[in-house]
Amino acid sequence: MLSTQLAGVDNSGRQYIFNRENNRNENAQRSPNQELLPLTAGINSHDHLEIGGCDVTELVQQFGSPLYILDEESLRSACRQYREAFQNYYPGEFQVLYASKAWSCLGVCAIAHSEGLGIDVVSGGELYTALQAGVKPEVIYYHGNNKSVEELSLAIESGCTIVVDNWYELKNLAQMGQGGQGGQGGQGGQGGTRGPRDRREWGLGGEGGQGSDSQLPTRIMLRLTPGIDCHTHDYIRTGHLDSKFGFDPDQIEAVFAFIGQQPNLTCVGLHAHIGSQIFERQPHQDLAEVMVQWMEKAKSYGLPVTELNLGGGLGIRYTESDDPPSIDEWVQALCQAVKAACESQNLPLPKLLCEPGRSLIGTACVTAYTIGSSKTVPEIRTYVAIDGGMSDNPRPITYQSLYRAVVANKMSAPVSETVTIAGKHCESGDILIKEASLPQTEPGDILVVMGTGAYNYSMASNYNRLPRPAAVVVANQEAKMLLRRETYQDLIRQDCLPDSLLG
Ligand SMILES: Cc1ncc(COP(=O)(O)O)c(C=O)c1O
Ligand SMILES: N[C@@H](CCCC[NH3+])C(=O)O
Repeated sequence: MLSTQLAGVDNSGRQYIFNRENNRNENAQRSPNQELLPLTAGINSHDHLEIGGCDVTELVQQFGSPLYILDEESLRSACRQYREAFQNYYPGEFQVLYASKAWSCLGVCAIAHSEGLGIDVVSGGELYTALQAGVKPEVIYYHGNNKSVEELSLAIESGCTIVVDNWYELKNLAQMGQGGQGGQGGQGGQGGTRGPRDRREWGLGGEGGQGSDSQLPTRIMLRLTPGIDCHTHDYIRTGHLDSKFGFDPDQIEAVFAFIGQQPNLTCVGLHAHIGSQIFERQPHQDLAEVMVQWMEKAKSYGLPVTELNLGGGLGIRYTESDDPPSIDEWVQALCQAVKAACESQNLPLPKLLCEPGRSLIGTACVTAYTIGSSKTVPEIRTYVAIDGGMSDNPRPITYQSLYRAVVANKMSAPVSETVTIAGKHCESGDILIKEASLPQTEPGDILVVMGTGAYNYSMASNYNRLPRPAAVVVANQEAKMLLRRETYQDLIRQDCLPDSLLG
């Protein structure tokens, strides 16, 4: 098994990849978000990378390439660490949600739910996935800045909590009443639902919802834009004032007053999310203080607010220089800030929620690719091409994100070159890693890119008509299919070819 080392090259020039220097205490709990590789990563007697006891090169032989490999233990451990930290630091009720936008599929939702997590969804599709995975609607929270009437209607019927983002949505919900009727801007501008056939498809039955009691008002929370800044990429900051999400501070009191008049809505709490891949703790501590003040104000309008959701955002280690706090440290900071703010306002502790995505699943997964062609531009660089790219990992081209990689079939080979890992798309910017330090590579080698669990599969596309790769979940030397590889038939499944187009 691997010891705890940093990424890079060791004294003997070998690939030298693993994990956090200050985790040298064998008994210390390793926080998955601080590791480069999944917790169960190791090197086996063939000098191959193994994860969950499975040889990565054998997984590629069996399931094909590229392949997402999810380590069940890392995901479960991250879920448990969140819950244990709340148990240790928060004397009130709490609920951890998995932000399924990071990777929404049946298997991942089912694992998170089985560890006691609820699910944050942001579209009808994510809601459908969570429900189909068996997640109880009581622990599903539905976000989004432009939910359609059709989506709202299905959400009401499912019985989940709706996190209301803006006036348009609030007024639609107020009009919709029970059973999802009414509202502006539904299909064809008519409003209303998609009809009973679709409700049955959702497992909601013909009448009423699986989780909703038609006599009860719809449970909502309000998303506020707290005006708190944090240091992360501009595209993934959401809590600053110039954000498309949430009610601005100057609207909030009018919103509270409006909700107080709506018999079919009950506002159970407030929500804010300030951004993603954050390494500082202070912004969330400031957020806690601001939000507790808004809780007090909501109560003064007679709203029965008892829940406070402070979003997600804890960062992960993509490269050796990333240094995020552990899950335990982050939760502790959050809980202490909420407790202190409540004490100073003389408020009872709210039910505290958070909704991490990346820090639960990001480092639990790697992507294995097969190396193919290469090209050396003298005195400039060597491109080494793999059989995937921006379609299975759009983060480098979208956010200039950095990744690290190893060659899974040559784990102890000396690092001898710095190359540029290129994808196979018809796009010059399709570069996964600009400078990768690797041993000598050759066609057929298996390149493993680390930290691909979050916002990879969920943001994957079929650009250039590449089928999406398969994903497996590994544990105890066994690999199980999580997502089947798309086929060429899948690629044309939605295509229509009207007769008139045929010559
Ligand atoms: C509303 C909301 N909640 C939760 C998350 C999850 O964030 P992260 O994956 O950084 O934990 C996001 C993404 O930024 C989000 O927009
Ligand atoms: N997709 C972003 C994170 C956005 C989170 C959702 N608000 C990323 O890959 O880093």
